[in-house]
Amino acid sequence: MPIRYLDAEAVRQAEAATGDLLTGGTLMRRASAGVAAVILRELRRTGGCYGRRVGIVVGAGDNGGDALHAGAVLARRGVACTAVLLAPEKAHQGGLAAYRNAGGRIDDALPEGLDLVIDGVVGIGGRGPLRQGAAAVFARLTPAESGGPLIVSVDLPSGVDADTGVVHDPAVRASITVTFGVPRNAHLLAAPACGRVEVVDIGISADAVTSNADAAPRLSSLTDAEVARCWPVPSPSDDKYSQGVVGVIAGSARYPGAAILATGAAVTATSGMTRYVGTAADEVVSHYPEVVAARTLDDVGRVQAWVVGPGAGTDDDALTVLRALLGTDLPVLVDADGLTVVAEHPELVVGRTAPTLLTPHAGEFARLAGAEVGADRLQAVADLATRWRVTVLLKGRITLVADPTGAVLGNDAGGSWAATAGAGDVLSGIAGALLAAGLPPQLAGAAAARVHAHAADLASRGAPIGASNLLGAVRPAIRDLRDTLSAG
Ligand SMILES: NC(=O)C1=CN([C@@H]2O[C@H](COP(=O)(O)OP(=O)(O)OC[C@H]3O[C@@H](n4cnc5c(N)ncnc54)[C@H](O)[C@@H]3O)[C@@H](O)[C@H]2O)[C@@H](O)CC1
Ligand SMILES: Nc1ncnc2c1ncn2[C@@H]1O[C@H](COP(=O)(O)OP(=O)(O)O)[C@@H](O)[C@H]1O
Ligand SMILES: [K+]
Repeated sequence: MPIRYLDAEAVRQAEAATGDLLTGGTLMRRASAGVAAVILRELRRTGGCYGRRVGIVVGAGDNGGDALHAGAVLARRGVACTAVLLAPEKAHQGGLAAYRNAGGRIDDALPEGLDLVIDGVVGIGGRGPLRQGAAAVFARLTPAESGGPLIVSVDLPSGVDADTGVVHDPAVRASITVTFGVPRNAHLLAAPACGRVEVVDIGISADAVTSNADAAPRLSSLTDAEVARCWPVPSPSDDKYSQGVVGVIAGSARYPGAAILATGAAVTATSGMTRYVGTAADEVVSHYPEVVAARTLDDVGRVQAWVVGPGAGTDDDALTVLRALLGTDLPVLVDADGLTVVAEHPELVVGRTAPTLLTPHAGEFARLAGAEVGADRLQAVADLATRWRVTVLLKGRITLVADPTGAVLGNDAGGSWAATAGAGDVLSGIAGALLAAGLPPQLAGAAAARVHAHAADLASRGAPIGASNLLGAVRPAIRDLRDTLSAG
């Protein structure tokens, strides 16, 4: 099963469905015990618990209650805790009593030399940026990467919107985020602000969420094993045609790079056959002799899916080619220049019944949708996919792939070295090869994004890369993912 993420409203439904567990305070006890357990593990890993110094920043709601209860557990273990109450009169009463009874200190400011700070300012009830009091406390801390305390956020880094993942300014930047039962949208959409996300079981389930399922975009992500399992593998009876032939229309004699990258990625991503059509045929074949190349659509053999657009131009010829391909009942992936043409002629794709995957970056998305992506990327991509009834993959650090029903698969690249010219051409080649192998467009896009991101990571190892380095690491990236199957 893909990992499901919930918005705040759905989290509250899932909590309410537990009845007495919520009203009797059991959920909060479990949640705070989970926060304390993660922190104790972290302190032990870095030298032990006794006498270590922990600061707690406490807001006005239940998020602050979680933090105070967790502080009580830590104080009982001999951790020296100091809490700052941002709104003393509204601080969670039960949490405060437990914390005081355990010997926890309260002060107006955090002391120097802390090992760790708990961010209990706001959770799913938070709106907008950190308010002044909280902002001032966090502004005084040395960042963890410069030797300052580790920051552990309760449920969410405060100042990050639970539903949209918008990172307001200012917001907390967490080293670790401990959440409860089911991850929230922000844990994927704002992954870089959350640090490592630990999900603590408190006895709630996403299955309890029923209403608003159609109103809000539904966000999930694939596990590595799911990506590995869907990757096409030739069977004993397969031949070069039976696995699905992908056709690539990209680049030009003058600009052959996009053609070489997209075609090379298609060659690398799956077994079988890759065809190329266009004026960069000679350059493509000199890089990849296994590609069967033609100069025009009339001369090309059959394919099971098309990739069209990277560096392919936006003139009348490009329009003619797109019209011809999108008029077939074959799966088609449209990228880059192809998207610019489609933005002028949406009728080419809107409501197309054959599998259709559009892969815009933010600028291309704005051209297609007629408006900027804006802060709520999840809603924006789901809106375009449902409006046009096609699958839309919005690129970036967090890739979002929306299907025509508004369900979205997200992928956090885990790093940003892939933000380099030509990386998108590689992505379209991988995803197109998966379409030709018969994967539905949303799965093809999300699985391609996962392998693409891992390839960037493997190629980079902390240093800049070009798109051809990324392409060179696609094969080891697939191998790593497939290895998780035999390891598990
Ligand atoms: N209800 C329950 O039994 C459970 C709740 N849990 C915790 O409760 C949290 C939700 O608690 P609440 O609904 O009380 O909401 P929060 O504690 O997340 O935030 C609401 C409070 O923060 C204030 N606030 C909102 N935006 C702010 C901002 N930008 N700056 C400063 N203050 C701001 C509000 O005025 C309100 O007082 C979850 O995130 C989780 O940590 C967990 O203990 C699990 C169980
Ligand atoms: N900040 C980022 N972090 C991680 N990956 C990114 C980031 N920005 C872009 N990418 C990825 O790099 C690729 C860039 O594609 P694109 O913008 O089409 O570039 P090009 O047209 O030069 O190939 C996409 O796969 C995208 O998801
Ligand atoms: K928080």
